Amino acid sequence: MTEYKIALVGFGGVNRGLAQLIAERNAEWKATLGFSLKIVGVTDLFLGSIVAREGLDARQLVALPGEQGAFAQLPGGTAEAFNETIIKHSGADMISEATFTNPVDGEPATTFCRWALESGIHVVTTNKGPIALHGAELKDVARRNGVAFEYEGSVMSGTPVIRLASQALAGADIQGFEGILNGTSNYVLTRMKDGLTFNDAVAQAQQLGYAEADPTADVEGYDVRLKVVILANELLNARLTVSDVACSGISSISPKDIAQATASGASWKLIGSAHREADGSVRANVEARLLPNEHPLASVSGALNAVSFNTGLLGAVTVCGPGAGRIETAFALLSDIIAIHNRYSK
Ligand SMILES: NC(=O)C1=CN([C@@H]2O[C@H](COP(=O)(O)OP(=O)(O)OC[C@H]3O[C@@H](n4cnc5c(N)ncnc54)[C@H](O)[C@@H]3O)[C@@H](O)[C@H]2O)C=CC1
Ligand SMILES: N[C@@H](CC=O)C(=O)O
Repeated sequence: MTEYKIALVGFGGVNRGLAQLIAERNAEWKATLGFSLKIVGVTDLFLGSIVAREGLDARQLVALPGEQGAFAQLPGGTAEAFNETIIKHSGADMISEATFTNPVDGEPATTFCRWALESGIHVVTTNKGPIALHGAELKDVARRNGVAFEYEGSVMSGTPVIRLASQALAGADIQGFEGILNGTSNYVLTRMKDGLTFNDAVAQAQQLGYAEADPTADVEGYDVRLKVVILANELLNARLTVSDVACSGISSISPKDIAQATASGASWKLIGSAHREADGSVRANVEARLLPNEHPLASVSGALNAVSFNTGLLGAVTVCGPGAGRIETAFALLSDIIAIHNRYSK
């Protein structure tokens, strides 16, 4: 039976969710998945850091108050975030990187991933910045160092779209996709339909753990733009950068627009899409669209997401599931760890 030593980088909603899954399910995983996880270090800019090669109590970590420097309250903990030490020297086999997504340059998360990969440590991450902005480089670093760089949760959180499309649909000739790829904006549009104001709906999405540290990224489409770049580069072999993707969001949609849409049997949705042109190039964009209620994406509501892959062999293949949420996204990290286990333990 394998025991993986894992270090958690960033200890907000998602990595706390992973710690909770470990606290509740590690024993079961031994029997069902053939491995267990031992948390050997945690580091967070706000909370500080802690390292214990013999393993930390996941339940105690989950119960840690969200106060500045809180790790100093635990034996061996400190109020300072010793990111580099935890990543390189905690004895971890893998890191779970879940710091904030920086849509401009992907830092400092990209550096965290590079430190780990160059040290021969696997990386699982839900952070969209490093993949959308530096994915090719990081994959190359991983390959050269014989370790994995996995990021299933970067698109549609726990709903397995990247692996499904790149593995199960390999050979189906994916020509493009369109989807609702942001939980927060979809939640906001849904709640506005129920009569909530835009600001109140955003505040609720923050409380529920769906929103980015700066929710502007959710409502202005920047988060979807990163996801479109990730999917297009992964599945359409494109080499898109964020500047190739025209992008607008939902912040200009008023309660009146929502009411008019409802009255006319339609719904506003923030759609990210990409398709291959006849000349082989890939075009992508992000925009709010008014979908008639008969459209397959129109009924996808709340923090649910859905993406429709347009394939040459099967026609449209649509996947729907959670697009955000702490435990939902922590599950994606688990699925990455399972993929690593299946690849490296044989
Ligand atoms: N919450 C969700 O539903 C989903 C989140 N994601 C992505 O997962 C990542 C984590 O998300 P959440 O846990 O919800 O965010 P969060 O905002 O709750 O937690 C992020 C944590 O990272 C820490 N942090 C920020 N900069 C740091 C640094 N330089 N060094 C160490 N720690 C640092 C913060 O103090 C915070 O505790 C983000 O990149 C997000 O975009 C992806 C899919 C879904
Ligand atoms: N803020 C994002 C989280 C997942 O990527 C969203 O709401 O979809």
